[in-house]
Amino acid sequence: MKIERIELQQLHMPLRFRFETSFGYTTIKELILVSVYGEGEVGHAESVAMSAPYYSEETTGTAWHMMEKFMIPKLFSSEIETPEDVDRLFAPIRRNNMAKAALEGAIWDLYSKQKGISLAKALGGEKAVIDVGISIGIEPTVDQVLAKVERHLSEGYKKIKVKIKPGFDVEVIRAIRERFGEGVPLMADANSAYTMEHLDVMKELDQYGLMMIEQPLAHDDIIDHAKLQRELSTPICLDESIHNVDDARKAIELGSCGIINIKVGRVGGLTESKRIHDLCQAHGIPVWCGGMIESGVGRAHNIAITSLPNFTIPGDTAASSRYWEEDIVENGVELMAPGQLAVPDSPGIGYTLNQKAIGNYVIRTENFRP
Ligand SMILES: O=C(O)CCC(=O)C1=CC=C[C@@H](O)[C@@H]1C(=O)O
Ligand SMILES: [Mg+2]
Repeated sequence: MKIERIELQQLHMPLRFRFETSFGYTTIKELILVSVYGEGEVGHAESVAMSAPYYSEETTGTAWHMMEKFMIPKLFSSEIETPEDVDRLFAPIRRNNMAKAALEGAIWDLYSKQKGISLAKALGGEKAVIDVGISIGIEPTVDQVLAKVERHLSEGYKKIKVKIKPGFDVEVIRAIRERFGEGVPLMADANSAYTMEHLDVMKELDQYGLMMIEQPLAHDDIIDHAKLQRELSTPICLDESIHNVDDARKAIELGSCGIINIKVGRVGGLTESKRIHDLCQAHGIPVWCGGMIESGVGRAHNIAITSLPNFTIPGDTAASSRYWEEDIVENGVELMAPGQLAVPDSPGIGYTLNQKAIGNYVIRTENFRP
């Protein structure tokens, strides 16, 4: 694969609503749109790093710096035959996974287009349709969470994730169960807001038949999560703690979790996502695709990876129109049926960029050539 040009565009996309988690809130999503040009085709992906280092250590600024100063020069000075070569090329660079994933994902899209196959097929996925869920942030009141749950259940979403934090947890979960019953596929995401001191709260949550409790403890822990998992019947799902397939192997060996949330950006790309998927499949650990409030480009990548067979739990890949007045892909990523998205079978990610929308959001563009 001959790479002729790489374009980085920093976009600021205003959200339709304020999205709050235990570590803060977002009203404007920053992202870096990466476009890799070669042999008449162009591949696209996005860096999901956020504007501040509160989900992980990466930010838009660190991702741009790492791509510009280290990763793009490596790509221009190396032979890339397949996207897996990118994963090997970037291995000596420590962490900075979201920057790696953005370039690697764009090259996966470019590769798929050059081969004339969908990204899903290039990854080995066979699903034509995926079930999806939705992630609801922390709201000022429980009633406001209930109103969002009601709306999104009416849209058919197959999993309802609510954010929790100390002081906003048992009450909101109990209210959802009382209002909507035991049948709602419900989970809670704590984003590392708790410690083992909160064991009583975790045991209370354990009585509500949750599908999982996501990342209750420290963002870089698998030891205490194993101790907590032994105390709960509800599966723990790890998100922030899992940066690569070795973390996943160790967490499975220790019994730290029963489910893993795969985020392509967090683990450094689609190749590593496949490795984690395959490892979890071999150990009977179901996975699902987490979200990072992506534009339609990132959503398209999430749809493609979710087409793999062990993605058996609906992911956080909700429709574009939930987040954006205008997405940066034509027509946005929209439900084809209640709680379901189609897996594109056209070459690559299967979505065309909306250049007018990009022009409205872009605040910085740079092109790099060998
Ligand atoms: O993209 C979506 O709709 C899901 C967003 C979401 O739940 C998250 C995004 C980024 C960090 C966290 O706040 C949270 C998560 O941990 O999954
Ligand atoms: Mg999470």
